[in-house]
Amino acid sequence: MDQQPHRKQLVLIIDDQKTNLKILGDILRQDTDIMLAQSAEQGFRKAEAYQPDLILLDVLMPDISGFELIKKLKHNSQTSSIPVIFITALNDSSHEEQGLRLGACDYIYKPFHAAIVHARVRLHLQLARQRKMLEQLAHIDPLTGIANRRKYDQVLDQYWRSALRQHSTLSIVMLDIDHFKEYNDHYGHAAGDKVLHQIAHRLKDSLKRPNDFIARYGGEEFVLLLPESDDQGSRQLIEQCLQAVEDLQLPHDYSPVSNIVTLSAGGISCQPSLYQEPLDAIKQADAMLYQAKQCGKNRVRWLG
Ligand SMILES: Nc1nc2c(ncn2[C@@H]2O[C@H](COP(=O)(O)OP(=O)(O)OP(=O)(O)O)[C@@H](O)[C@H]2O)c(=O)[nH]1
Repeated sequence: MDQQPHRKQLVLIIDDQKTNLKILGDILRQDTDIMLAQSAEQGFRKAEAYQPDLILLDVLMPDISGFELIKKLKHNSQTSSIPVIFITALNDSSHEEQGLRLGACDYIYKPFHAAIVHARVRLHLQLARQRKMLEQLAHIDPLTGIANRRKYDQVLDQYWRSALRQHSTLSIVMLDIDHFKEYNDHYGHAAGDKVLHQIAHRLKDSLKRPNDFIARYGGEEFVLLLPESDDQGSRQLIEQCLQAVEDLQLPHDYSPVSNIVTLSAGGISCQPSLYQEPLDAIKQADAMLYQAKQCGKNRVRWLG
């Protein structure tokens, strides 16, 4: 979850008139971080790169109009959810209707009235913050605090497409706690929940790169996505993950494979192609996990 709820939010102001940029910047600077763009083109690039919390967008600009730019922003997955307020001198209800239909959340009219600019911007920033918090909550597994299956589906799609574009590898790993039913049966469900939480965090802390991703796949199963990681590197990392969980030394006197809680893992490194679905790769990783379980558990099985 976002651990910095009190950071200043970022507002991108896109207007071809320097004076407007200055006036709006001066009005808002005290409460927010400000980024300026003097053309639609530059504004679009900055929106994509910096993901501001709110965009103030002039309707009339010489290169591309604000109406055209908002269409572009709403069609781009990186920028589609950023709220946009139009800035306009056109005090005409048909324009306002058009802007709102294209996805703007509000209008601010020129000449600027500082108190109104403040109030509208504050309101939409507050809504943006609440929406982000809700989105984050919807993507977190409540028991372990790591990403849930829904988030995993999104990230898999994103990493798969990125690997396709860049012709790079993606490793997919499924991990499952060994004899967890016996654990629950003997130590109780609440103790089982605690183990799930500890393992989730130990695995998360064992990941090395910022884009390495972990989610609770369901029940006592976890999934890892490791972009740009080859067979050898991924497999090594997974061995380290299993070791890190063993190092927790969680007693499991009812496991036939060890006297502490252990994991089995199955994985593959693949280079996504147009002829392969992500689901095929998941099935292969799952088959590897099945093999690891069949071969005695507490081990890694890797395809290839
Ligand atoms: N405490 C707790 N247990 C869960 C949760 N989700 C699933 N489980 C338990 O995980 C256990 C999974 O049992 P099985 O699928 O038989 O797997 P296993 O006993 O680990 O056997 P192997 O995978 O073959 O080693 C069941 O007892 C589930 O109730 C949860 O959120 N909390």
